[in-house]
Amino acid sequence: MIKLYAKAKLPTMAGMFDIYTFENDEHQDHAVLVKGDVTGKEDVPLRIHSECLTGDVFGSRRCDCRDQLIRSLVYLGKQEYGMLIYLRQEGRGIGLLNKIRAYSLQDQGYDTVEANLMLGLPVDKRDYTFAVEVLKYFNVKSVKVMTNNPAKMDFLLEHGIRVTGRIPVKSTPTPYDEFYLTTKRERLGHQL
Ligand SMILES: Nc1nc2c(ncn2[C@@H]2O[C@H](COP(=O)(O)OP(=O)(O)OP(=O)(O)O)[C@@H](O)[C@H]2O)c(=O)[nH]1
Repeated sequence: MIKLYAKAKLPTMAGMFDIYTFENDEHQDHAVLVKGDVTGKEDVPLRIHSECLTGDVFGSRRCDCRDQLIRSLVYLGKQEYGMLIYLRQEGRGIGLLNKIRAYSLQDQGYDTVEANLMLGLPVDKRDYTFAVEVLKYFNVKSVKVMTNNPAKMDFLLEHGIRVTGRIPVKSTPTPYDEFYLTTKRERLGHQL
């Protein structure tokens, strides 16, 4: 069971949230944004977002990460309650250094799956255990997951979380991320 470390108000561009950090977070840097009171609630809208420095912070168009992050925040900001769990697992868990190596291969024409494999790295090394612990901490009864990635929903279901729906997080494709989005759909099973 995770333990609360600190909680504070976080006024954002999408309205007022509370930000939580937890003691048992081995990275010490995951963040949980909560809108309203989610304790004991059913059908809690939930975004589990994996860190993408290039997209989330720099606005890179190579991926749809920032678009999804902003859309999720804006959506959650309009709800009575909801959560965004921001996991610091950059590059689908391979880290920034390796992600940029993978980008370099993608610049040569390989897709995002091939690039990871050529580097001897897993295609998706992410772990959502922390998110499961957070949901249990808040005694959330069931969630509606904001994602296009069925693997994320499967993970929650396999770890005892009741998933009552999926909220698609559509982004607007650009010439820069079209190939990436096609690869996500065709090779990673995303429902785009
Ligand atoms: N290794 C690698 N990671 C990437 C690449 N592009 C984006 N990422 C990372 O992918 C993660 C986001 O994963 P996505 O597959 O875009 O989306 P998802 O989280 O699985 O699914 P959604 O819930 O629909 O957003 C972030 O950690 C990004 O840093 C890439 O080309 N290579």
